[in-house]
Amino acid sequence: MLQPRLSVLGFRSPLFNANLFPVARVQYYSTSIKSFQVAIDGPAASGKSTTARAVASRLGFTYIDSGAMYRGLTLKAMAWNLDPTKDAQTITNMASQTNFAFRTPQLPVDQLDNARTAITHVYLDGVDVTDEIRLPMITRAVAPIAALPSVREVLCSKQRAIAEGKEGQPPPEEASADSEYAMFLQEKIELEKALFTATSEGDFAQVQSLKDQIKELGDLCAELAPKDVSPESQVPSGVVMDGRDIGTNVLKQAHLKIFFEADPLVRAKRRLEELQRKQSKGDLPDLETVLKEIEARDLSDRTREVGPLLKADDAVVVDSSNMSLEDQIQTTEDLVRRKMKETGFA
Ligand SMILES: Nc1ncnc2c1ncn2[C@@H]1O[C@H](COP(=O)(O)OP(=O)(O)O)[C@@H](O)[C@H]1O
Ligand SMILES: Nc1ccn([C@H]2C[C@H](O)[C@@H](COP(=O)(O)OP(=O)(O)O)O2)c(=O)n1
Repeated sequence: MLQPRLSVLGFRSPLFNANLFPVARVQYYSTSIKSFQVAIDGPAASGKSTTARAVASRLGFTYIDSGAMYRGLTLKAMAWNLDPTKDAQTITNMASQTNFAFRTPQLPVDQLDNARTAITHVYLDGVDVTDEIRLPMITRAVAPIAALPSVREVLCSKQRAIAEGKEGQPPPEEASADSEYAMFLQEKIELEKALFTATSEGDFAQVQSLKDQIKELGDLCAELAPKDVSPESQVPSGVVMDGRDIGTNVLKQAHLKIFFEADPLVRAKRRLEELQRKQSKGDLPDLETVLKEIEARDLSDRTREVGPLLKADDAVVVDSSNMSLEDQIQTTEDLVRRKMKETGFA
């Protein structure tokens, strides 16, 4: 029996409690595409997520951050002390039973500062894990999990389902949280955050009490969850998904595929500037370290056997080494608008 050494963030949710061990069920979805699909791939810090989010926001499209799903799964696997070299099947089952969802708050995206600082909230089983999945320990641990073929099969299938609006609905926003369901869900999320703290502090009496309360609230939420939402009404008008294998595998039939390139040193400088914006100077790595990390991740992303980082034959290459972020966003938006006209979407 698998005993979680560290239990954090929603592992007692009804979805997660269902069964940890059955063989993963992989669902495939119809290839009739109803919304306009944009696939963006490229190496780390090439500007994928910032550009994809801004363009999606300008066009009223849904933004799907596939890397966040690999990061989220890594968070769960680490919490259960699972080892990708020994526990691939359990991690795969975990992937298939996790509900991944995103919410990108709408901001005036013509303001570049908003494009730079906007965040997409990432939910695992309704729990907001936006900050946790960006922790350095997750960045270091994600590659071996993202390299597991069975995990990729499940997550790629989920990415297609989210693109088609069949999965990935975020929990109700706090502002509109006036239903009983939303109130209980919010309370559960708060308790799960408290569980994360209690677990990391080793307060095991508190951990047990919180787990019991979370289980009760989880059961209540499962009963009260809205069940009559028509999947048809959730099909987005368009989606922008970014990652490493979106054009080559996940959305092979995307209307537009873009591959971002940028010189490794330029990418390292951008990543360092981002870290400077986010954290205090004392904890900052130097440029050489960031560059080495980027090059190591490039190598593992490009050389893994399944779903490697690859340009699709029909992808448009945008090298942003000498482009400002504004130019990169505008170039991408222009490409999307042109392709929408050509394909009769606009
Ligand atoms: N063309 C650009 N010029 C300057 N900064 C950029 C450019 N593209 C991205 N950035 C910045 O570089 C950092 C990494 O970009 P990000 O979108 O997170 O990359 P990725 O999703 O490919 O890892 C972010 O801080 C972003 O604001
Ligand atoms: N479609 C994808 C997306 C990300 N991955 C892997 C590659 C990265 O090591 C991790 C995290 O991806 P993410 O895009 O969040 O990482 P960076 O923003 O580039 O630091 O997941 C993948 O294998 N396939």
